[in-house]
Amino acid sequence: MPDHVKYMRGYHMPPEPCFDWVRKEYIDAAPKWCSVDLRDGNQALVIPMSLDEKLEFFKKLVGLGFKEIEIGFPAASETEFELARTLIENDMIPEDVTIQVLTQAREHIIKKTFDALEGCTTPVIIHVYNSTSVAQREQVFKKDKEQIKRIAVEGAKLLKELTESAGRDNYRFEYSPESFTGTEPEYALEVCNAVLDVWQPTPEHKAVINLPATVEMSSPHVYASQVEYMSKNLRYREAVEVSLHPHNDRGTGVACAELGVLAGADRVEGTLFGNGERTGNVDLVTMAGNLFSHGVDPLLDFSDMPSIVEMYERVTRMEVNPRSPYAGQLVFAAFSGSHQDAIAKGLAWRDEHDPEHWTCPYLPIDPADVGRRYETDVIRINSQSGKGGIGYILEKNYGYVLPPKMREELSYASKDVSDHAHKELAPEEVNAVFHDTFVNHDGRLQLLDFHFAPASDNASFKAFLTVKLDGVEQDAAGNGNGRLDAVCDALAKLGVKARIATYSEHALERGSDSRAAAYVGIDGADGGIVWGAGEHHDIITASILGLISAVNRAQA
Ligand SMILES: CC(=O)SCCNC(=O)CCNC(=O)[C@H](O)C(C)(C)COP(=O)(O)OP(=O)(O)OC[C@H]1O[C@@H](n2cnc3c(N)ncnc32)[C@H](O)[C@@H]1OP(=O)(O)O
Ligand SMILES: CC(C)C(=O)C(=O)O
Ligand SMILES: [Mg+2]
Repeated sequence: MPDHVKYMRGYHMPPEPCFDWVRKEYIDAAPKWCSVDLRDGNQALVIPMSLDEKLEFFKKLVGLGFKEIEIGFPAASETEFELARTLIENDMIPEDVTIQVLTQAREHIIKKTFDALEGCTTPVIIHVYNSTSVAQREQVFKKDKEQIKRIAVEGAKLLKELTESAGRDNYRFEYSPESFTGTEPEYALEVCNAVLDVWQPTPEHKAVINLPATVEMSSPHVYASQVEYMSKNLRYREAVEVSLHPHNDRGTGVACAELGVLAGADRVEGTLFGNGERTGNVDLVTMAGNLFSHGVDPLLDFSDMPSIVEMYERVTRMEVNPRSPYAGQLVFAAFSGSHQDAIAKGLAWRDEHDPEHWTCPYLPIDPADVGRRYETDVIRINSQSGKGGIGYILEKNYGYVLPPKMREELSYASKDVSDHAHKELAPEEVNAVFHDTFVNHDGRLQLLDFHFAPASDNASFKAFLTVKLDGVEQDAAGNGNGRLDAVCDALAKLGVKARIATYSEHALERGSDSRAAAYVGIDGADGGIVWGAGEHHDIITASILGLISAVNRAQA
């Protein structure tokens, strides 16, 4: 019997059709975000974060703009408890930031949680949970539906009593029917409504009902329907924030969160880069980036992604995947020729036609908006690259504006180097290939000296050259309409034939001491063009050196 037959779909559809979310095309405003990095993310680490690491992470989250941060499970360990105490005793919680703490619905755990919060004057969400799924009821708790509901209700009552007896109006409550995605929606609704009946939330003092995909068990549209059902049928709806807490077991955590928001959720709990149990929690960097890329303010600041990645990797000892949306090392990189060509043209088109908007092919957002650099992060060169990319790299890094046909030839030369060395070429290596192949190229002919004089008609030039040809120093003179024509004529007197097919030049830097580059194409024996480039402070010298490079390459 094949192995797959032991698996079954373990989710439950709502008892009524809940597909209104299908008609909503996009999310038009950011949900409330709650970071659970310091709790759900932390509980999934091989080595949970130390107090100092958690404090650094907390400060970073505040800096990124998170207004709700689950700081931990204070009853779990001394470090978790100490984090709450340190933040509270050192007044480290900004007034507009709500800390959240997680507790099981067990008396001693709840009491310990309240101890951890002693003296906190800033807003707090106390988050209580118990499992409600069929599997957990049967296998773990061995309790029926009523008994499981009682755990939730007793926990909710204790939260309310302890809060009231301590006179804490800065505390709000959150309830999670843990393993919601394996729970019959109508039963999850019954439990949540029973908890809300205890708390009696008001629009001024809202409760949070969090709907965790503790284990992601279905395609995202099923989760969206479950969320819509809850959102439509919860009591006190005006006084409830419906929150999502997707995990990523099927790799669709972000899709669940996005469809869940379309289905009526107000809030999303998740982590940076999707750290969390097993395959992780929903990745808030991706979800916020997706909003941003649609022109919606995500209300989170990811403008310095490299520093966020650096901190995250250091304190969690996890790695951000190079393909992680908006953040990975390679997510803006284009190696392949046609992509590079389109990006280079798209960027130029934007500069000229519509600098206000971002429509560049292949780049869903402007890499600069997340602190990435075009010069190093976007166009990258290997054996898959083409002339557009090569041209871009040389222009942006070194100022060379090669004629298109010359770019093409350089791209084949670079491809070859990359292919044989089996590696990426850094911009300086591309520059080296350019110089080795085309610039001031040695060969049979070497320029030793030159000067020009006007011809007798005053409309053309006379060139006087001293060159070394095959190791022998020789002088030659020639006439031409332009200086380079006159040089060609002089070379012809020495038996070196060169007919200029194309020529361009430009300054490489501004200022009086600037260098210039000249690109010279001469007719090749096979009917094609042979290219050479010259580089010198003096533009005429650069041009002659370019011509001599081309001649040497043609005769090599
Ligand atoms: C999906 C999630 O991420 S949920 C959060 C998970 N995170 C964590 O568990 C990390 C922190 N947890 C811990 O450090 C520990 O579990 C503690 C300190 C909270 C509790 O420790 P212990 O009491 O030793 O162990 P444990 O958590 O295994 O307790 C299991 C018991 O609590 C019950 N229980 C578990 N969760 C809950 C809950 N949410 N509400 C009520 N009872 C619960 C179990 O049924 C079991 O009962 P039993 O003793 O009658 O068999
Ligand atoms: C505690 C709950 C919300 C949780 O982390 C989960 O169900 O994944
Ligand atoms: Mg979780």
